[in-house]
Amino acid sequence: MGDEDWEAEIIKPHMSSYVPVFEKDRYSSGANGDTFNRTPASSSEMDGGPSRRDHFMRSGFASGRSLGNRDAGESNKRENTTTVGSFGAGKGFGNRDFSNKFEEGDTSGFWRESNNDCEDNQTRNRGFSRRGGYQDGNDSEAPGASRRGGRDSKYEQDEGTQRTGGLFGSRRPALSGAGNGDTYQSRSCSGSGRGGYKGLNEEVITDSGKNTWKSEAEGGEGGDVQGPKVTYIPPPPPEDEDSIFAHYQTGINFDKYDNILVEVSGHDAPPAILTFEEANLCQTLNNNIAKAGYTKLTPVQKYSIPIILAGRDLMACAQTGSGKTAAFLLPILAHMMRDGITASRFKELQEPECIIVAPTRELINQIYLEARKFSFGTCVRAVVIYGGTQLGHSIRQIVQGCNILCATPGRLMDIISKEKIGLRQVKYLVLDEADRMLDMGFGPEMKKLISCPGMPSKEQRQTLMFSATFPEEIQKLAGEFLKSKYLFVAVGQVGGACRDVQQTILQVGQYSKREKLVEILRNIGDERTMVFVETKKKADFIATFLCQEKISTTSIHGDREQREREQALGDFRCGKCPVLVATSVAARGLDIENVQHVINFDLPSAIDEYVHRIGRTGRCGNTGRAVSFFDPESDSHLAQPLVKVLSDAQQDVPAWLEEIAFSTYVPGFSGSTRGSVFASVDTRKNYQGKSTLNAAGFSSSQAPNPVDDESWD
Ligand SMILES: Nc1ncnc2c1ncn2[C@@H]1O[C@H](COP(=O)(O)OP(=O)(O)OP(=O)(O)O)[C@@H](O)[C@H]1O
Repeated sequence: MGDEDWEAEIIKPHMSSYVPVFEKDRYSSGANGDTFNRTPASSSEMDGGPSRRDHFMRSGFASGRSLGNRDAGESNKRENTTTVGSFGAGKGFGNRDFSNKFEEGDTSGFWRESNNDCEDNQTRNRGFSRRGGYQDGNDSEAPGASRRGGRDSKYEQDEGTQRTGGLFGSRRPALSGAGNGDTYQSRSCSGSGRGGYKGLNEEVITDSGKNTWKSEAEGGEGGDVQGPKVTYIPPPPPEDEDSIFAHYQTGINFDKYDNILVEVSGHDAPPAILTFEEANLCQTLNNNIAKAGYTKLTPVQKYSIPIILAGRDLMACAQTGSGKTAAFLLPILAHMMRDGITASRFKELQEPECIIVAPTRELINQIYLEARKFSFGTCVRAVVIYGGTQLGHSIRQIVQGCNILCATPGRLMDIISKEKIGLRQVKYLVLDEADRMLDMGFGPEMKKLISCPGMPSKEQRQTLMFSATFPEEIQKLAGEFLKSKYLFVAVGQVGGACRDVQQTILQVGQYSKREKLVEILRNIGDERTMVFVETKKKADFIATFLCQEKISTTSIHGDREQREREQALGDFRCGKCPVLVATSVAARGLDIENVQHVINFDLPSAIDEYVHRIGRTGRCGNTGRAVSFFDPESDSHLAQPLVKVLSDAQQDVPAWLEEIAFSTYVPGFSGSTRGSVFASVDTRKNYQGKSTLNAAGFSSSQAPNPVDDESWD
């Protein structure tokens, strides 16, 4: 596709953005209007037989997977197996012996599944080689998969499990409405809803090959993969002031933020501020802060705002949900206002002053909404662009004017290659979830970004990195992006879990997980719950299973089209679907009101991912609960880091977990499973000027009420 061929995207017909609807009548086998709890009429139906498969194909579940007889493991134990019809043709899970993995019959190998469900480039980079070559029945190509490879293989078997009942106490019974012909439940039941384009390679297929940034992963993939063009145009966010400033309440533990220890390292760090007034922001910004309901700074804001206002580079690590987004947006906006930024106008080539990158589409969209909120009433224009949406739409947004560009890496590089964005004016480069942005998935893309023609050198721009986790080796990589005298702010334990989240680890064997999940969800009632699983397939499977169990569920993962992902998030946010089954694509950054529970149906392979996942609850001083199913067969490598994270957060550590940790003891271990360690501090060896303060700005020795970990919760 030529440079300007994005226009063609606009006029070409939309390929596949159908949101699947499970039609109740087609599945009703009983008279009660129950949508999902079906007993298959025949084995052919169990196999995803013709009628059902046909239906799903017509319904747009077209990329070829069948969940027919997905309950295989249970099926030889229970007569009345619930089934959901096929999710399309091609890949079949149908009627498998449960000793097999999910078996794929996809002869094209085109939509090869990755275990590692990350966003845009991450998936592209890692996943490319997988796409070309299908390995029959083997879903373990993703990094780390070999370790976990056995998990699916016995997916449906049962095994001895320690159970803990009534974990959350008794709440409401299963979802009201479910099973009463609640078509919403039917509609929102996950399914993969593929129907075609994977939504990960859109930049590739719209590119002519001119894009020099895509040589490794994308270029190769682009050469092999031709998919339909992405035509999805996300609906514009609401424009009314109430919606822009809608926010949720801080929680009972918000004030306890003041007690947490903060360590600032690096030369000549400016002092922390204690109030918004001390930041000396302009009136419009102050108004916006007030309208957003912010009255008090969080620790990361107290330290980061003056550092950024002083023009310093920053690496900041603070626990999930503690306000890192405003910590970088507010001082950047303040600078822009102070510098007398002029309204950007329609131009074919826009030159934003600020670029913010984040690893997932939903997260970057959220950051954009925050930028829009805080810049309300100013002439600063924020724009968001991300994969899975029509490229032409992204370009149209940009050419109208762009001061702050919020982007996922793949789409950003694409737009730069199309010369719609020039980098000469960039003064601020922000990497949110910076450890992810610098790891092997996105790191190469980020390096390309900073060496793009026109991008000011690190001496000429201000680079800001934020995350809740910063493994040591990532900190080392970050040096390439930051001025040598960058400051490092650590709020609490670097990489530590938020202490407002009550963590519970249950020993649950692979084949008892679903039963346990249903038990927990029934106790929870309709409180919002995110259920994390390790693979995209399993996300589909578990979401479908929960729908069958009459628990209104939706799902989000990298194989769903962007429209479906946004719909799923919307349904979850507004409470229509109180359960969201997700892969790691939703682990970081998402700030959703009232998520009271996180369930790790599968534990992630790395402990930092665990910290981010459970951080979807217990945000902004609110409390939350996280339950994780620990399968000793596959999760033993996590025992040691889990014990550390639990004890650092002053959570109960089960004796059995300590035993496993002891038996799998790795000398020298201090936190992560990536061969890295959780740095407890700045990993630079020779910095000076380190000071440990509590968040109220007192050094720990002078603090009127010295605090330590104990006082945190
Ligand atoms: N000073 C404040 N007062 C009140 N609410 C705040 C304040 N700062 C941030 N918030 C709110 O707290 C929530 C969490 O903030 P944010 O998403 O920036 O957290 P985060 O630290 O980036 O989390 P994560 O590590 O998960 O990305 C948001 O709803 C945000 O609006």
